[in-house]
Amino acid sequence: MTKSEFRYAHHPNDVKRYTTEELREHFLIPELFVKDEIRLTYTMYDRYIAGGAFPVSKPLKLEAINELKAENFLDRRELGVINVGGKGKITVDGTVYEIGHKEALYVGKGAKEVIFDKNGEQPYFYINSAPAHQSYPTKKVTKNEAEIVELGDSKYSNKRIINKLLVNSVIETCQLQMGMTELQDGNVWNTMPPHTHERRMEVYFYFDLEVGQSISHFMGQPHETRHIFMKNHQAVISPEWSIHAGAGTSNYTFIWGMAGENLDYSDMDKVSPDELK
Ligand SMILES: O=C(O)C(=O)C[C@H](O)C(=O)CO
Ligand SMILES: [Zn+2]
Repeated sequence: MTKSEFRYAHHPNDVKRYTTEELREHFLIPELFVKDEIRLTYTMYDRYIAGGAFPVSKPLKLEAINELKAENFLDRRELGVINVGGKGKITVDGTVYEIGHKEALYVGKGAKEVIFDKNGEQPYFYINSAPAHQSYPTKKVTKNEAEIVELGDSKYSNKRIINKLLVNSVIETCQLQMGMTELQDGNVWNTMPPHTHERRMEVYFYFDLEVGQSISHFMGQPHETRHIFMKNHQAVISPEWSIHAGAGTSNYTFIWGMAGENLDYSDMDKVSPDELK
């Protein structure tokens, strides 16, 4: 079963007045993995979709949700999937792709049938999707094929490895970009110094966080920030005007996904930490 929830876009001046509860209601995606369901959130930020597929007792077919008014989910969209669990498989129009832990699959516009299933282990498929104008080949991408960037320094508690998986230096996409950032032991800050990119929105999904620990995710315009405390397997929507950074009470990994005006990962408006308010 494919279920969806809808989220509007926001003006930053309105968000200034949001309570903790309202911030969470509008930006946090609290539950992505529900037994034998595909759970999606459709946002008005670049019509981006984020969610999870969690096949436990049966395979799950990706259905066209109401918001799309389409026969098939991918009639006018592209899809990116990263498995954050055990071995799984994704069947696209009859072709089976075995997708292991931290492996990704890009599915191009026009695919008619996408089915998520287990492969001897319990996968957790994290899903992102954006509107697409052209059909590019469906392709599996492993960490070995990713573009790797080492960033940060233990001195600033932000040493991390960026695995660019579904980006234009690795595969062809219309507007979707996805990757995974792994914090190194003892390092807690992601995306610090932070940035905005008015050309693109972004969604962060946190995982590999120990039970009982938490991540404070920072959002908002650089001079007007707010935080949202997040648990393992939760996602957060970052508007194009917002920074997106986080500090964990322990180690974690996260997946970033974005869409919008260009495919230039490095197109960021950086902010110095001492400029934040
Ligand atoms: O740790 C980081 O820095 C990131 O992972 C940054 C994201 O990739 C991002 O925000 C890309 O725009
Ligand atoms: Zn970003």
